[in-house]
Amino acid sequence: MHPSSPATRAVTLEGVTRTYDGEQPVVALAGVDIDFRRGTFTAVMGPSGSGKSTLLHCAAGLDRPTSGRVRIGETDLSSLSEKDLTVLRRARVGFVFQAFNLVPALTVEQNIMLPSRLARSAPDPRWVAEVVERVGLGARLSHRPSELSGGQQQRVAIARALVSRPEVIFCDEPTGALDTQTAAEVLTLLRAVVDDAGQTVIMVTHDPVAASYADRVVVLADGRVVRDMPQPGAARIAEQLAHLGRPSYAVHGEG
Ligand SMILES: Nc1ncnc2c1ncn2[C@@H]1O[C@H](COP(=O)(O)OP(=O)(O)OP(=O)(O)O)[C@@H](O)[C@H]1O
Repeated sequence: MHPSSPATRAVTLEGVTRTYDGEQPVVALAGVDIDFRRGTFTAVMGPSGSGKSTLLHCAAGLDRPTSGRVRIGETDLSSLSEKDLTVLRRARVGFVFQAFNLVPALTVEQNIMLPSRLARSAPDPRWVAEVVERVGLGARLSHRPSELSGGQQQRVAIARALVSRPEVIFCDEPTGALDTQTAAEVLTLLRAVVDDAGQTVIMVTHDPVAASYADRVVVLADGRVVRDMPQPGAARIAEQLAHLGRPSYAVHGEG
């Protein structure tokens, strides 16, 4: 990877540690230095407990590091109050989770528009129409989430994340609840929002096939980055993860 200039960095972590106090203190992140360039799709992988979710939460301003610095664009998150952090998350960051996190009582359209309503912003209607078109939900706008398939619900969540034109979209196991075919559709959509809309996507996943849609695969172990691979392909990802002592990462359906 070429070092990126500040202007091209969507997210930067410098010396980020996160420890949890308690009877047995846990070091979830043990000094992570990494940056994510604008317009790229990165998969974050690693064994259970290696710090993936903690990394995502610190990078997205959902959690504060114990030490070190996180920047979204040029903004140092440690300089922000809780209130300003909330404003930043609403305006500049999008989230897609395994469980979709849609509001059951709201229609598809209302769910998509909810973050803008909370941020009291009015997105350009042409952009909203384009997002709806891009995720293929034009005919479903008045439906409730319970009337949609899992893949359609995840597409609503992606549209909801896109509508405020966030600088970066964080995804935590976005295909974890989907079958293989539906997962492929959702990953193709994420790939397209990076390629066509220049979005930045950072996705935690356990699945080497999902990670193979990314431009870059970063592997964590014990709170540190232990691999950083450009476009490795599912077989190489599975091989590298197996080296970390997790043979259960075998890629199904690949020779
Ligand atoms: N609130 C907490 N209190 C104490 N320890 C925590 C807390 N949250 C996470 N941890 C610990 O921090 C470490 C990293 O957790 P994290 O959830 O980031 O891992 P992960 O790689 O996302 O795991 P998984 O793949 O199982 O979701 C783990 O050892 C976990 O037990």
